[in-house]
Amino acid sequence: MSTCPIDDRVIRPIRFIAGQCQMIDQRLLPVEEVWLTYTTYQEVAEAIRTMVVRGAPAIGVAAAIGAWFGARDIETESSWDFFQEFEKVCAVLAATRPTAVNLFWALERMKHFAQSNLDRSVMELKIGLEYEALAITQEDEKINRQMGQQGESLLADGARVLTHCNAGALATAAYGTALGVIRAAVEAGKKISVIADETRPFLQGARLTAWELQKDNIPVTLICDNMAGYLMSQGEIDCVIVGADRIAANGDVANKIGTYTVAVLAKEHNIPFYVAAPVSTIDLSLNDGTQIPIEERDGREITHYKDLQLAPEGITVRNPAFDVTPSRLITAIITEHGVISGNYQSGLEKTVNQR
Ligand SMILES: CSC[C@@H](O)[C@@H](O)C(=O)COP(=O)(O)O
Repeated sequence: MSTCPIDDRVIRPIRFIAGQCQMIDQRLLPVEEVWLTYTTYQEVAEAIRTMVVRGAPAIGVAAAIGAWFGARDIETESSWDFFQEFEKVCAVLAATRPTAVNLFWALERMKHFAQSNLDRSVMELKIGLEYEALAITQEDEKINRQMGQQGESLLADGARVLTHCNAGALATAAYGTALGVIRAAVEAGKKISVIADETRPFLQGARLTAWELQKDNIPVTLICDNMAGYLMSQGEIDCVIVGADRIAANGDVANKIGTYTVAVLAKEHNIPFYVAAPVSTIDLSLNDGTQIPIEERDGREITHYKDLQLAPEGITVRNPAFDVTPSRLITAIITEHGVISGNYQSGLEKTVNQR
């Protein structure tokens, strides 16, 4: 791993060029903008696990690139042996984070390509996998722009929009999901202002959403997570829009911890609650949100901020990184293929099968 100079004109957190992958270290934003260079699948797995790269679509993109690094380094002449080794590479990448289904979706797509082309030479498989990883990266930006077009009409001119965590360019290849819808509304000429929850404990709202919206000159006001209810009660929030890490077949949505609280508050105040996510986030194999695996992270994220101790030594801590918002609290789910509301089960099935 090494560092390289930054390009701060367009927010694309992952660059896949010349057989290398460069990722902006999201743990250091907004204070430092440091790019790290990766060339092996083990390094990419570590970057996903330690949240150098985070956000559901972005970790799918990173995993696909990591899988290609692994493929590139497999030394065998036999396509079958190659595939056996490639499955082991994908298993290492899959073991990094459990909740965002985009990670598994991207790895399945890479494995599917290899498995359905076992009649080709190992060299051809390696070239094909590089193209597949590149396609996953490029398609993500296109999908987010389509999602923005599908969802922007839900945001009225002058809307004050609350968002939680970071579902922006940094969480994707570019443009973002929830923030992509906001960007599309701004590009359509609307005056939109954003209220960003800071999103304890990893502070994706304070560090990342605030950083990227400020960079794009979209008005943003930062609040602590526990202020959302007060602002809603004062009529200062017109709608909520968030991203998703996994959507079950019945429309239940796993997203960053605290999303469920915001959805309950929005219901109480009759404020529309929207979810923006690509089709790759929909997991029809799970009937409902109770089946979504929820990542528990190190308690140190709560007891400390970097090296600063915030809580008593030895305190018992829970740190679930995601929660599940039941579909009954969701006004609509925005995908690249359209906006779903009402009967999520049939709407999601139709949307997935439209691919
Ligand atoms: C477009 S990203 C949607 C979600 O992935 C995002 O809201 C989120 O929960 C990210 O969690 P993180 O733990 O930062 O990977």
